[in-house]
Amino acid sequence: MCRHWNLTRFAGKVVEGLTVTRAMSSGLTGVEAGKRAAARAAVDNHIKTGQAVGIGSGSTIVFAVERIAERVKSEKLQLQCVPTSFQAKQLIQDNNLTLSSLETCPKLDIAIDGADEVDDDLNCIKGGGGCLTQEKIVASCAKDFIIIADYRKNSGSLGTYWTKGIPIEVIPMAYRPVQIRVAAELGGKADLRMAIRKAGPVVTDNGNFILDWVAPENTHNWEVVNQKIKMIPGVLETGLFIKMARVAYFGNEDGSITSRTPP
Ligand SMILES: O=C(CO)[C@H](O)[C@H](O)COP(=O)(O)O
Repeated sequence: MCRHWNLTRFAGKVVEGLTVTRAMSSGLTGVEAGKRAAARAAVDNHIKTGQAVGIGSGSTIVFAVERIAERVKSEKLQLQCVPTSFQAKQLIQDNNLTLSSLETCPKLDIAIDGADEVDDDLNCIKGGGGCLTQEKIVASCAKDFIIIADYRKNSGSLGTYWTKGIPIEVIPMAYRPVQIRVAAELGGKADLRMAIRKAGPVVTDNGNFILDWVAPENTHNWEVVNQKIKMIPGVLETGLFIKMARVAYFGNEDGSITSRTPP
């Protein structure tokens, strides 16, 4: 189901109107305005006092955490926040939110996170920022997994706009055999993600490497593909989030929001 809220309709509800007003008065334009609008709408529509909340990683989640912090202050919300990365942990702490963990809160009410691409069924590619494993664990512990993204991520099928490949987190000593097996069993090419401003590969928060697998163009059954990759020894997790998201909010350049639920 697809809903497109234009500014007028969005401003029709008090909370949503606030979101739009602030998005417009933030001075942000284009993609950044879209990220902010999507993040604020998700927080305003889904966060309630008493919840345990999974906090995603990336640039869009920054706007969500800012909005959560505003609401905690103004509405005295009681929340437990569980991070999906080192970045998310810092965001929670920097915004004076209550930092928790899956040890203390193994069952979450909600998890909010960004995505690199989202298809018609709300299957996602995630891991552009290398945090896919903890993101998937946290999302799997949440009753509702909510995606926030700008309009560039709103796609009919995976691999259309996100052409950097499917991130795969691998145990370092296995990276080469996994590269070879992925290419042999599924085609395409899996490149070791290299660091910028550090010699050598990207090292994840879990001390592992990332392969970015560019799939052959005729790849469609992502659920089967995900299962096949996960069966290769040395693979920790993939950035394919299949049938996990309950709703996705996409912020458009004009500050409006398109929300989608699975068909
Ligand atoms: O999966 C992720 C990190 O591993 C991010 O959520 C994803 O890359 C989207 O990031 P952004 O909000 O910066 O577009």
